[in-house]
Amino acid sequence: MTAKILDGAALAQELRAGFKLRAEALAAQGTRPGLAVVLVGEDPASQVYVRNKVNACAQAGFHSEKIVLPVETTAADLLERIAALNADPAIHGILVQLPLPKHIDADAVLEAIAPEKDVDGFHAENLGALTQGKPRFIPCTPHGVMKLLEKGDVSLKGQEAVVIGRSNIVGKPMALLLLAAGATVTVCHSQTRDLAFHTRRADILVAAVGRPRFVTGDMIKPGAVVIDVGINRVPEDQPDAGKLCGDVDFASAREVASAITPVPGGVGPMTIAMLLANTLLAAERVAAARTGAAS
Ligand SMILES: Nc1nc2c(c(=O)[nH]1)N[C@@H](CN(C=O)c1ccc(C(=O)N[C@@H](CCC(=O)O)C(=O)O)cc1)CN2
Repeated sequence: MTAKILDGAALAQELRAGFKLRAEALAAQGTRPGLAVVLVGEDPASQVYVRNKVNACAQAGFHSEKIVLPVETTAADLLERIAALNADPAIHGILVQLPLPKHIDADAVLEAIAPEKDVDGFHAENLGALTQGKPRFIPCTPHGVMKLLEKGDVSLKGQEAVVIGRSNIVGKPMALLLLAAGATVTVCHSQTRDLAFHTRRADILVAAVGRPRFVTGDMIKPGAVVIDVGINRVPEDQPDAGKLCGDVDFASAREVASAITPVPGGVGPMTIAMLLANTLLAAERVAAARTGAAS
């Protein structure tokens, strides 16, 4: 079997074209969606993601502000910046690029973002709402995965879903969304015994481990749908060293799976598309509140 490719780059483009139309309609009523992206330090990958987010905003007709702070920025300085963005009416969404430098408590920073501007969906209030099945903002990467599954006509009700990874950004919200869609969900992590026992039972396998080509074809159930959330560099001792790769060994996995996301071009572009979706939603809510309309 050679798996069908779940093309995130194409779906993201399609969605972004729709967001542009919605943004134009909103701007015509006096509200231009606005996103602030805050980057602390000079991590090269984060610089790429932030640049891509700002470019995506420009293409969709959103206002955006890129705030780049030196690595030695203190938590107090960063919190002051966030307070100013919370109060800025031109900004509907605030995103602090992760990871932050080690001397800054990321949880405290994420909690300082006004929940109604938390377009990452990482604030405890928003993660709590998601847990209760009443999401305000769905975290971008898992949201993008759900859109890819929907586009690929992957049915989830009663299916066995296995998520490898338990981060607040991907693993936990991913598990909640799959659960809400009717899947039976297992979350595996670094302390899971016999990981392959679990992965081989998965009808839908989501890999968010952060280890290059970690999930190999022999760990996958024939016909499973494989979602690769990883973005890694191929290690020096492997073919294509230095290139981007996922957490899944694409070459062996595609021979076993029925559908698979590539890296690059799979989940990554969907993360940025869903950030635009959340920012638009935040702006639409503000506009609706101003005009007294329900949202
Ligand atoms: N505040 C946040 N920080 C981080 C998040 C997040 O959702 N919010 N997620 C990741 C990184 N990330 C977004 O910030 C992200 C990663 C990858 C891509 C992407 O489009 N990848 C491309 C390849 C890009 C490249 O050339 O490197 C692909 O997969 O095709 C977008 C966003 C951690 N931090």
